[in-house]
Amino acid sequence: MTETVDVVIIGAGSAGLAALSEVKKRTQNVIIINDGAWGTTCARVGCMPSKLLIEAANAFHHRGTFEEFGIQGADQLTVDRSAVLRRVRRLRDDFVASTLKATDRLGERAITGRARLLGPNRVQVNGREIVARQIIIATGSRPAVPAPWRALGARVQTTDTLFEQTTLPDRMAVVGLGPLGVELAQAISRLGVNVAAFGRNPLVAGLTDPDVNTVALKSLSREFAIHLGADAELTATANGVRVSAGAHTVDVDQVLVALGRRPNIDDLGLETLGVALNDKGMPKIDRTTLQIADLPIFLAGDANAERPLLHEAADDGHIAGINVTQPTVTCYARRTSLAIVFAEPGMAMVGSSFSALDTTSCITSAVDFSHQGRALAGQRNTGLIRLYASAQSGRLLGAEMCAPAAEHMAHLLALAIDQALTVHDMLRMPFYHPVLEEGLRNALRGLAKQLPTTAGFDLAHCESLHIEALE
Ligand SMILES: Cc1cc2nc3c(=O)[nH]c(=O)nc-3n(C[C@H](O)[C@H](O)[C@H](O)COP(=O)(O)OP(=O)(O)OC[C@H]3O[C@@H](n4cnc5c(N)ncnc54)[C@H](O)[C@@H]3O)c2cc1C
Ligand SMILES: NC(=O)c1ccc[n+]([C@@H]2O[C@H](COP(=O)([O-])OP(=O)(O)OC[C@H]3O[C@@H](n4cnc5c(N)ncnc54)[C@H](O)[C@@H]3O)[C@@H](O)[C@H]2O)c1
Repeated sequence: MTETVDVVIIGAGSAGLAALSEVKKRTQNVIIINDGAWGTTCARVGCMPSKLLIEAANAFHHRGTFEEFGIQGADQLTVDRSAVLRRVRRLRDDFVASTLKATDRLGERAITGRARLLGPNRVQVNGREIVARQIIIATGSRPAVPAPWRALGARVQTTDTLFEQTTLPDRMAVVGLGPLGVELAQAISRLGVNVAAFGRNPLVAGLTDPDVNTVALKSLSREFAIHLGADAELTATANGVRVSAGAHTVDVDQVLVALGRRPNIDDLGLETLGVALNDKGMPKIDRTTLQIADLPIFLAGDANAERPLLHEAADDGHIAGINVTQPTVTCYARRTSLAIVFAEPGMAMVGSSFSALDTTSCITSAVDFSHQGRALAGQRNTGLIRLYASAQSGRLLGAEMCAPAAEHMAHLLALAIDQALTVHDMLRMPFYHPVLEEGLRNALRGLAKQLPTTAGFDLAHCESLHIEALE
């Protein structure tokens, strides 16, 4: 006999768990199905283990600044890569355990198995059929690995396997220099691995502003070799892998493949829904509701490939979770776009990217951190922030950066853009001294100079003193 439930959630990642939290406020008649290990991509193999590795790598790398500060003996320091990975897994396990609490009391309502749709209200799992009034698909994404590369076995790593290794080899290639490739290439290089990185695109880390990209590349290539502009090819050697791209060939022990992630929508039965699918098998969704057409089905998180980031996946889950339990579907405004790459200097994109700007109606300004007072004090004086604003309204539109404290600058700018602040509004705010944000203020002043003076009393038009020690 087939059972009927109010809601089936397919996928127990960040989106699925956020959806579950909303659904449970309104009905307990819910089933959540997860294929493979529970614990979410973020906590198990994504955001959290990668940041644990990066923190260790940065701590070791900073020994290079000690002598300049007057601290001796840094050349005696060594890193134990096995110990680094053991700590990554120990803390990772705690993060995973914290996510399991969300489902551990569900009993039979939490099913381990691969779900497949049989139609708009029908789900099959482990040979059992469930009829659902509403369905949320939150199946996430997986690393893209070209089929022939899989034959290279453990010589080819992805983020699904990297953190499980007992140690890191001495020579690694990183193929793909999006956010993930950049973060991990720098981290493993800082842990003493000889890294060669390969990217197809001349722009790295998801950046679209060529000036910021130039600064990022200059900074990263001081630490490891970067080869851009050609697709990498891999062939097995006696002890490892040969990576060839254009004129460059490198022999390494292992390759970390970071070519992007594919949404887990294949083999899901989306063709049974009777809606058009694009050439990637993806149905059209409304990003403000997450609904597929007018069906009782919602597609949330990385699975919809819209903005594959943790905070967006969680928002998607909340929206879908609320919408499946209400009589009518509600549209939700989405947040200002924000993406951060945890390299040093940090890289970030906020609001409109450079590539999406209408250059005929916007003004731009930049600040270089080479001589910024506080950055110099901390030996962090590398970086560039580029700001974009509307020439007509003076509203801040977006920013891209490769700069010290980028993760914090980016949040500040995201708050400003979200609140529709103008450049003058921002320059009315206090800036303490000496802080890195004084650099940001100089970029805002550069925009203010290009805008008409505002009426009334304010300090928005005060200019830089051009004295390093004072700003
Ligand atoms: C190395 C790395 C670092 C990252 N760093 C950051 C970061 O710093 N900041 C940030 O914002 N984002 C980061 N991300 C992205 C972020 O982790 C993802 O956007 C987020 O985890 C997606 O959550 P989700 O719920 O959509 O998918 P997931 O957490 O992947 O959950 C999907 C679940 O569905 C299951 N599933 C799949 N198919 C089926 C099926 N047919 N039936 C049942 N279950 C199924 C999967 O097994 C999985 O458990 C990173 C990602 C990676 C890989
Ligand atoms: N800090 C963060 O917020 C963070 C960190 C990591 C990942 N993520 C998320 O995870 C997702 C996946 O990240 P990603 O960096 O793996 O994917 P991505 O799609 O952003 O980047 C993949 C890169 O690989 C390159 N590439 C593709 N095929 C290639 C080939 N054959 N040879 C050389 N280069 C090739 C592409 O040009 C691209 O630059 C991103 O969409 C991002 O949102 C976020």
